[in-house]
Amino acid sequence: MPYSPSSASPFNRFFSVFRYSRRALFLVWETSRWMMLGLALCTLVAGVLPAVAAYVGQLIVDGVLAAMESYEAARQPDVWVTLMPVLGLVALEGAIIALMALAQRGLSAQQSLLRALLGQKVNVMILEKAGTLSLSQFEDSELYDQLTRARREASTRPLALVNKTFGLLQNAISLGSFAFLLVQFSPWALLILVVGALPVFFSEAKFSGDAFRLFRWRSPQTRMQMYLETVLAREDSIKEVKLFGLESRFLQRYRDIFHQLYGEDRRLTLRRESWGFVLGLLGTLTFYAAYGWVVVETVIGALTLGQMTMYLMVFKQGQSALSASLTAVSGMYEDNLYLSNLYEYLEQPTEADAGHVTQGAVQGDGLRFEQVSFAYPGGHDVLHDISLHIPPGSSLALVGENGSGKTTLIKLLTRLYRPTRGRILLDGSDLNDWDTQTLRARVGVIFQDFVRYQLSVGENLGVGDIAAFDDQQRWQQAAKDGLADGFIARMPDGYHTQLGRWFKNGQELSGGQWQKIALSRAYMRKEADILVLDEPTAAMDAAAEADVFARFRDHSRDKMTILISHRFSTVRSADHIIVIDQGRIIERGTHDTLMETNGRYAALFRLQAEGYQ
Ligand SMILES: Nc1ncnc2c1ncn2[C@@H]1O[C@H](COP(=O)(O)OP(=O)(O)OP(=O)(O)O)[C@@H](O)[C@H]1O
Repeated sequence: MPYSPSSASPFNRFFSVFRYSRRALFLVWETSRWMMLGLALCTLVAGVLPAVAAYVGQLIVDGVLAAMESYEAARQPDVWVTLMPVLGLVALEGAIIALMALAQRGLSAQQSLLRALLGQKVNVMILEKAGTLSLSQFEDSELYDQLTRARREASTRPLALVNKTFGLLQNAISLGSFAFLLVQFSPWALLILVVGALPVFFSEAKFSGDAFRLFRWRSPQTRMQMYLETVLAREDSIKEVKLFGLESRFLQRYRDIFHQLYGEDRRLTLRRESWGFVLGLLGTLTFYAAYGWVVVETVIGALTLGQMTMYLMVFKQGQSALSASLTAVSGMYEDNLYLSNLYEYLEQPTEADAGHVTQGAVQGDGLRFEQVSFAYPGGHDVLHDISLHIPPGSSLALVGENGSGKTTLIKLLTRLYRPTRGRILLDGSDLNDWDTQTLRARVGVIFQDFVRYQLSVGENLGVGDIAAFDDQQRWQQAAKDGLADGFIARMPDGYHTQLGRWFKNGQELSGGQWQKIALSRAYMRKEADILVLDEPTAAMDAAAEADVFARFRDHSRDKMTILISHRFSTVRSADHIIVIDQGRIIERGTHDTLMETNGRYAALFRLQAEGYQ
């Protein structure tokens, strides 16, 4: 269940602080056992030594007083004999302090190394999880917020939680040892120390909760800010931003969001710090009260000078250890809230990995849609009652106005989404029952918004078949099939030319050239027997387009092909043409039969043909 701080009682809320510490510790343990053990050891050493140092301090002061007395009392004092014990103690104190410094350095060295390792590990976990999410989960803005929040602080929070857990442990050990010394003075002194620090703790815990709720509540605004940053500073959008003169408008929106967020931050920070100051005064007050008390006890002879020094030191350090512990606890509360967000994201249910079918029940049957309807999550139906059949070796063209549902149909066919009603069969078996790997290997798709990877030309082709990612011969063959080999040969480093503008010496391609790259990518998928091209030639010149389709027909003789295009010249040769309007099939047939019917297809065809006359 997601962690909801507001619904818990203050008592439960306090203990829930430790809820994710166990998981954070486990995460660190998995990251590096040795460093975790090293951290534990250094924590222990750094925790015990301050009390030991205070105790040795008392022995030194009392030793000095005793040495002074015996020096004065002796007739012929032997300086060395008198001084040796005290100097020995001073040396011991020096050694303890050196050891404390070593433990502190050890802690900070291991913390900074762990921060790097842990940040990487958590980021990889987040990205691995992202790979298992379905497309509809990605499009869910709440989940996307969770993902953004998780990524933003991935490298710092888990370690911060572990550091604080260890810090708390260290301070608790110190406090335990101080308490041991202090109780011998008076149990009341101990109580005073604790009571003085509590108010600060409660206020810190409350404000940390507020801070997190603020952080969570406003993540859509933060996301808008990130988006504006991207639009204003990325080469792919800057062209339009400049020409439309959008800079100042977008920058203003960016500033407005900042000021709104800053205002909230300022209010919270001021409240947090003022309360912290007022309540912190209570701590100072108790310290000086205890100071006075110890002074009085020393003056009336109940304490030695050494004990007075020790108690004052114990008080001072005890108080700072206590307030450090309490700050750690409230900080842990904040880190825990962050981790609750991380784990909520990591524990998002992923769709059970479909089925295990690797061979269809009716082999060679091809693809069938049976009364398929579909609505995007939270939306209304965008496809209604679609039935169609594509046997192997035949081609289907989808025609329809913008937004009629063509791409959506392809998303269903590739199982990026699942039908809301009806079913899709591949070789007689429900698409949902197919083994994911087998299905992916059988389908080659180029979407209209294909990705322009900022990688080398060859790799941009290689992504089409991950098994042949580095296979240069396959790149060349695919580029030839996709008519990209001509311009690739003219590039400075051929297939090793870096594409895009993000990296040094990157070459930008024209829209049509990119489309040829995408097309070649589809040809990398040698095993695929279902080829889908969603507007593959929109940016190509007429000659290139004609070539592309001639070649496409050669390549796809025994395959199932689906083509989406607004150009009727490319559509007309398909074996079967389907006209979609507002998610419904309104006409179907071959080019000739559809022209005879003289319906929507014929009208649109003539309209386009007239345009060329
Ligand atoms: N991810 C999505 N979430 C919600 N609705 C969507 C999503 N993608 C598309 N739609 C809606 O589904 C409908 C069909 O869109 P689709 O992309 O399938 O159309 P299309 O026929 O491919 O259009 P075009 O010719 O412009 O590419 C549209 O009304 C669109 O608003």
